[in-house]
Amino acid sequence: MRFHHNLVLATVDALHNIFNDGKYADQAIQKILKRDTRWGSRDRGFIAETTYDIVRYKRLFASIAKVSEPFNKQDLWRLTSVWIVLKGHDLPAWEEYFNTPVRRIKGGLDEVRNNRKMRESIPDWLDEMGVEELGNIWEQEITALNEQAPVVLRANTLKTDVATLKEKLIAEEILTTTHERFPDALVLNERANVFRTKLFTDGFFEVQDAGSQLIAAYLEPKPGERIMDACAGAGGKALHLAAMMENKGQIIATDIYQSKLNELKRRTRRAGVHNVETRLIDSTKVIKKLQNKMDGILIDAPCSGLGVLRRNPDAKWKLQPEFIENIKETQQEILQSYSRVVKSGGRMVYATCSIFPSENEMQVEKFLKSEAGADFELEDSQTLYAHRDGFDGFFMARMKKK
Ligand SMILES: C[S@@+](CC[C@H](N)C(=O)[O-])C[C@H]1O[C@@H](n2cnc3c(N)ncnc32)[C@H](O)[C@@H]1O
Repeated sequence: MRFHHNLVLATVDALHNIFNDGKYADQAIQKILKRDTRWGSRDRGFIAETTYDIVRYKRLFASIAKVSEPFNKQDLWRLTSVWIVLKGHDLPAWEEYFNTPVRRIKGGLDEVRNNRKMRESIPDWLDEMGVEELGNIWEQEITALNEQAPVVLRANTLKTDVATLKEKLIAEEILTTTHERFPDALVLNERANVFRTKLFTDGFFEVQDAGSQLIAAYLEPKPGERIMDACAGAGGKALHLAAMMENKGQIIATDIYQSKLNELKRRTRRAGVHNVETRLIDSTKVIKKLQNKMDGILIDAPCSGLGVLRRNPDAKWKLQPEFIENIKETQQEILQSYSRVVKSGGRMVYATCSIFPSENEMQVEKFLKSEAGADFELEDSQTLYAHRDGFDGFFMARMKKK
């Protein structure tokens, strides 16, 4: 493989912004990619994937490179040299790589093979929490969560169907595979920048993990119903709910951030969705007004995000145990307050993109035992694991109000 100095330099700069300035990896990468309009899709892919890989394996690579935080520019170049060597490539003859101990780097990986925290590059506290929460499966799950996530599309059934979309993508030289368990999903055979296609700008599909596509469906929304999407964010699931409801009925999408709801609105226009109304949660009034009014509610709760580490590897370094403890309290508060909007006979789905029982089953159990939960019964629940199901990790539970 031939390396280009300006692309590795861009990677080093992106890493500097992520590790030293605390920027989110996706934002830092987006910003760096704007640097040179002459970069083609391969160049962009190289910068993005190399940066993500080094973020993912920060602890491992830093230990092999014998550098520690805060990283200076030379340290960051050393991290890139470890990446190149461990990928099995020859180091280019650039001055930044003079005197790189190639054999020591190769041996460094062997030394840590039996040390999970190092090999999988995770903070000590997270490894301990993972074992406590998941026991034996933690090892397989964290390994799977370090793999690169596939790109998955969700056909927007308001405008097309999976088979037609698949054909249209072939015309754009984008080959995809269908998946029996995920009826609206198309998994890209090879990574491609699908956001640049006209099919995307015309709203024929959304980019959405396959596991995530099960969540809106789990609520079993029907055309004409009144559904609340309580933690709607930028609307990934709200758009799916609308498509399943064939644009009929009403979806009330709420969040505590207006900026996210604005993005949701923008996405509804592209997707041809007409039945979503956004409401900012700035007091308890919004929920009070909707008491006992909804046929169904989706609570896609804020969480640790550990199930989607493959897409956000920097979360490993940004997450703190205190944050996870606090978010669990928020999850229970959200369940307690939003469950009131469900009418008798209605459904509630509680979902997270976490794989930890303390954010999932245990929250549902606690809710069902509480006063607010006394009228609800659990219908079904399931966890998707990256190592078992091949996509992101998710949890979903469906409850019914008596
Ligand atoms: C997992 S994200 C939602 C993702 C979104 N449903 C999607 O499919 O794209 C959780 C969301 O909950 C929102 N949130 C946090 N606390 C909330 C609260 N008390 N009420 C409503 N939304 C809240 C966050 O701002 C965040 O957008």
